[in-house]
Amino acid sequence: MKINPAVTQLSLYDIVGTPGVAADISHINSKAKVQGFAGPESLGEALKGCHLVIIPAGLPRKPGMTRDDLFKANASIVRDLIKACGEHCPKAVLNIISNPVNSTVPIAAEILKDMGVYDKNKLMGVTTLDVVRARTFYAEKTGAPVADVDVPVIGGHAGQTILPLFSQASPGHSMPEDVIAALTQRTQDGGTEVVQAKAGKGSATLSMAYAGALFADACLRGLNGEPNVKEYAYVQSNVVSGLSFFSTKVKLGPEGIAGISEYGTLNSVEQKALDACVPELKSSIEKGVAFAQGKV
Ligand SMILES: NC(=O)C1=CN([C@@H]2O[C@H](COP(=O)(O)OP(=O)(O)OC[C@H]3O[C@@H](n4cnc5c(N)ncnc54)[C@H](O)[C@@H]3O)[C@@H](O)[C@H]2O)C=CC1
Ligand SMILES: O=C([O-])CC(=O)C(=O)O
Repeated sequence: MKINPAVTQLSLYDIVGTPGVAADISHINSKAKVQGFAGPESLGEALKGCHLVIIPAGLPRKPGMTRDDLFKANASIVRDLIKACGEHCPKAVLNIISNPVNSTVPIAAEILKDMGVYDKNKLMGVTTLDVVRARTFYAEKTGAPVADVDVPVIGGHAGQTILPLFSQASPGHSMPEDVIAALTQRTQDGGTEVVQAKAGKGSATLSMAYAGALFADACLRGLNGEPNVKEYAYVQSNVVSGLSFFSTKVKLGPEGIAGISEYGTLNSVEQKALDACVPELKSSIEKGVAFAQGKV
């Protein structure tokens, strides 16, 4: 299997240049071959025959910016890379990391539809870092070992659209509402916290490398036919009425997404938060679609 992990110099390094991560990937699939590319002229060659392409290309935020502020710069970068994927590896599983994920994934879908090669089961926005953060902060607060912790995170990948469901966390732990609110806020602001700390020198590159590797690893295990591989991802979905893309737990199989889970029972605070983020998600999706259709 040929993997083109991700596709930009720095980020490619961060994701697969990390020795542990590269070793993990080859352990999971002994036939896996890491394939980078040096520049746009070699992109087609690098993509040919790929089963998995991870796209983190694009500008990171600077302090004071929202992820949506990256739309102007990153929408066309993602559009062009997706066109190349549609041309050179139309059957590959595509992992989109570039922000704003809430819009770049719909952009990718429209571009692939226009090329006649869209497969909704092969396109995924990477929200794993939100899950990693929610798990870490919950473990810190409860004292549970982080490896044993599971916290669902649904919605999208920006501010209030990131919805950690601490009511469904395991191991279960009863916490006062203000503590849960603080954990939720910290999860939603995790990216901003790093952007501010890096003070203009980029965003959460290393933790994204970790999260990106976790998600890529899950995709590869699914492609290899391992049963019951499940991760959260922002995908075409009809789990929430009126939203064509949404993140819930998805099952990853030999053909990409093999199933999409519902999000279970929400408590009243979580339901309110979900209702509140629907308009933002809807508008981010529409913005991406309009861009891809050349309307903005
Ligand atoms: N989905 C998520 O959870 C996360 C998403 N991100 C997003 O990932 C993107 C990259 O962030 P970082 O790695 O921190 O930034 P970075 O600046 O470290 O790396 C970006 C890379 O993109 C490359 N690049 C720029 N334009 C390109 C093009 N047209 N074609 C190919 N490569 C191109 C640059 O050369 C650079 O190597 C940003 O949009 C950021 O917001 C970052 C962290 C988490
Ligand atoms: O916050 C950012 O700009 C990068 C990102 O998406 C994250 O770290 O979750």
